[in-house]
Amino acid sequence: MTTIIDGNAVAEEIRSGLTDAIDALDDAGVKPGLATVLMSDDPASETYVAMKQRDCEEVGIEAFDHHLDSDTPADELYSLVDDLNEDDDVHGILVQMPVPDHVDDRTVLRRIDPAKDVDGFHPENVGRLVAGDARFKPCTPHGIQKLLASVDVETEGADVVVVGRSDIVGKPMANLLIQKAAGGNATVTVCHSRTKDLAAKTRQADIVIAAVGVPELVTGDMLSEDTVVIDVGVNRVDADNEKGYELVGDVEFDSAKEKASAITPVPGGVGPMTRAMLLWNTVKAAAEAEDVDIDLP
Ligand SMILES: Nc1nc(=O)c2c([nH]1)NC[C@@H]1CN(c3ccc(C(=O)N[C@@H](CCC(=O)O)C(=O)O)cc3)C=[N+]21
Repeated sequence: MTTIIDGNAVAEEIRSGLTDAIDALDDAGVKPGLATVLMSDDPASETYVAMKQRDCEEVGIEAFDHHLDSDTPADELYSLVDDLNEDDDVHGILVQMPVPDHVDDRTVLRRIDPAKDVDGFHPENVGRLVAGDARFKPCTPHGIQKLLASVDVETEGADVVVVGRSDIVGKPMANLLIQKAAGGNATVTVCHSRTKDLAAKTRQADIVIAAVGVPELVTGDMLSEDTVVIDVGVNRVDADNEKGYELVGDVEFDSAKEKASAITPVPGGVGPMTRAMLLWNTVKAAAEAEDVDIDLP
């Protein structure tokens, strides 16, 4: 029997655990605040940001929403970030990626106060994570750690293959997994577009984490029996339905399910966890900024 890992259910548990921490903040007169900045008219980005705002409302985080037209001069984005850095009601800042080509994303990420960098993308926070002293774990890798724990999958001593080397998923995921400090203790192989024989690598894995953004790249024949499969892909592919698209992962679900001992679906797997861990980081940021002791789920 293959376990289908229910990301919506685990995310709901995280959110309900967070409400205790948010109550404790409330007792101290603190309401956590998250500012989202969307500089794009891409419908997928708009959907994600809208979902994040709804999540905030549900748990009692104040959402401050900023939408800039995609032709706004870069300086206006930078000065908005400066203002948010100065705003004491804002504990977390998320600039939705990707930003338009005329904006340098590295400049934006460096501009965010590292103490408010709830994505964990600022170089100071990347450095701390690599050094084994993470302040904010990036939301997707952190969510994947929680998903694995929810089904009692141990990473210690496991052979893990991470497919994808992005700054926001592959690299931080691999880093957390090799670390003793972060509870990983796994043997990690990071694969990417120049990997010679991907299937040979994935076939020797106990856990495969697919985060490349290529629809259904990982298929069942590339997996051994009883592999744990985590699918990070959220690819919109054209479909004959009223939306005009459907969401497809980086894993071919039906064939992979036949081999896997546990697998995350798309949608309803990693995506909801990414959003839940954003709330988690925001609550942590608020507690640290306001010097309140809380327990996090
Ligand atoms: N600064 C920044 N931080 C991010 O964390 C960030 C970003 N930029 N840019 C884009 C990616 C993508 N991302 C997703 C989060 C949740 C879902 C999610 O909740 N997906 C739902 C379905 C969503 C739908 O229905 O379209 C699911 O998988 O069940 C998807 C994708 C965060 N990202």
